[in-house]
Amino acid sequence: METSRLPLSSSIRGKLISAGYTSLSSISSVSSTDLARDVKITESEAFEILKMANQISGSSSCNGRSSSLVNGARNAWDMLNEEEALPRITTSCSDLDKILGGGISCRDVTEIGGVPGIGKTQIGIQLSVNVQIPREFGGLGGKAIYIDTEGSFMVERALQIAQACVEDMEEYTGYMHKHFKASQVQMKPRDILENIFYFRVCSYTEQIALVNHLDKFISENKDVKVVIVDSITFHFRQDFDDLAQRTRVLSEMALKFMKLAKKFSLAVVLLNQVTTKYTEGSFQLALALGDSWSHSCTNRVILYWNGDERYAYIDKSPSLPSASASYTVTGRGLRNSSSSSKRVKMM
Ligand SMILES: Nc1ncnc2c1ncn2[C@@H]1O[C@H](COP(=O)(O)OP(=O)(O)OP(=O)(O)O)[C@@H](O)[C@H]1O
Repeated sequence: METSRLPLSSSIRGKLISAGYTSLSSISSVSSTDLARDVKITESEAFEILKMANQISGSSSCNGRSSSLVNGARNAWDMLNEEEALPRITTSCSDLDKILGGGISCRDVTEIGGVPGIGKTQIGIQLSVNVQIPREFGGLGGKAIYIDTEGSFMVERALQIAQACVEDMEEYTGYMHKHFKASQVQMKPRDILENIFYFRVCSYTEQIALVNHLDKFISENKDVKVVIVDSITFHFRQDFDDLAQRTRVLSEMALKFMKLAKKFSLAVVLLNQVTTKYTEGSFQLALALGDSWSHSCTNRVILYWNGDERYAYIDKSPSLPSASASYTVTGRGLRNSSSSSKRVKMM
C-alpha cells in the first residue's frame, strides 16, 4: 500500500516520498529515530506516522493478506513441477540459453551487467523481440515493456532484429513444410515493434513513479511477459548523494519488480553498469550499486570480454550452476560465437 494513502499533511507526505518511503511496508520496517532523521521531522511526528502505518497495514492484512499466508504450505513437488513448466525467453544464442537453463526465466528478476559496449542493450532489444515469438514456434507470444533510462534504445536496431526474427521463423516454416504440415508465419516486423511498450525515463523520480505504475499498466496489458530496464543504475548513480537512502529506494524498487514477476509470471531484466571496486590492494570491476543491491535480484549474469570475444557468466543463481558461454552480436542480433562454452571467470 502506498504512502500517499496515509492521512498526513501534503508536506510531510512529500518529505516521506522524497526520502524513499514510498510504501507502508518501507515505513513499518524502520524505527522512529531513523524515520525522524531520514525525513527531517521530530521523533514524536515519526512515532505518530509509524503508529498510523502499522494500524493501516495491520487492518489490511486482516482483510485478506494474512489469510493467504496462513492457508499456507505448498508442497515442494508441486513447486518443482511449476518451476519446470515455467516458460523461458530465448536469447537467440543457444550457448547462452543453455547456461541459463533454457533462456531468461519468467517469474524471476535477472540482472545483466557489464562494461560499456559489451551488448547489454542488444540483449535487452533481443529479449523484447523474442518474447513475442508465437507459441507454435516455441515462444511465449507475449509483449515487452522497455524502460529506457539512458536513451540507448534504437528503434532502427529493434527493426533489424525483428526482421531477422521473422526471417528465421519463415525459414523454419519452410523446412517444416517439407516434412510436416506447419503453420504460416503471421507476424510482421511492424507487429513486433507495435508490441514493445517503450518508456523513456529522465530522472530517478520518474523511474520510481513509473515502477509504481507498472502493476496497473500490466493489469491492463496482461500479455506483457518481459520488463527490461536499461539501465537500473543510470539516474541513481548520477543524482544521489545519500547512499543509505539510495540503497533503501533501490531495495524497495527491486521488491516491487519481484512482486510483479511473481504476480504476472513475467521476466524482469535489469541491465546494470560496472564500476571499479578496491579490494585486496587492487582495483577490480564490479557491478554498480554495491553489495547490498546484489541481494535484490534472483539471478545475476555478468558480461565480459575475453580477448576479442564476448562472454556471459552466471554469477549468481539459486538453481543454475556457475558457467560461462561466449556470444556474439551480429547484424541480425545475438548469436552463438564460433567458440564453445567454457568454465572461466574473468571478473
Ligand atoms: N547492427 C549491428 N551489427 C553488429 N554489431 C552491432 C550492431 N549494433 C550494435 N552492435 C554491437 O553492439 C555494441 C553495442 O552494444 P550495446 O549498446 O548493447 O552495449 P551496452 O553494453 O549497452 O553499452 P552501454 O553500457 O554503453 O550502454 C557495438 O559496439 C557493436 O559491437
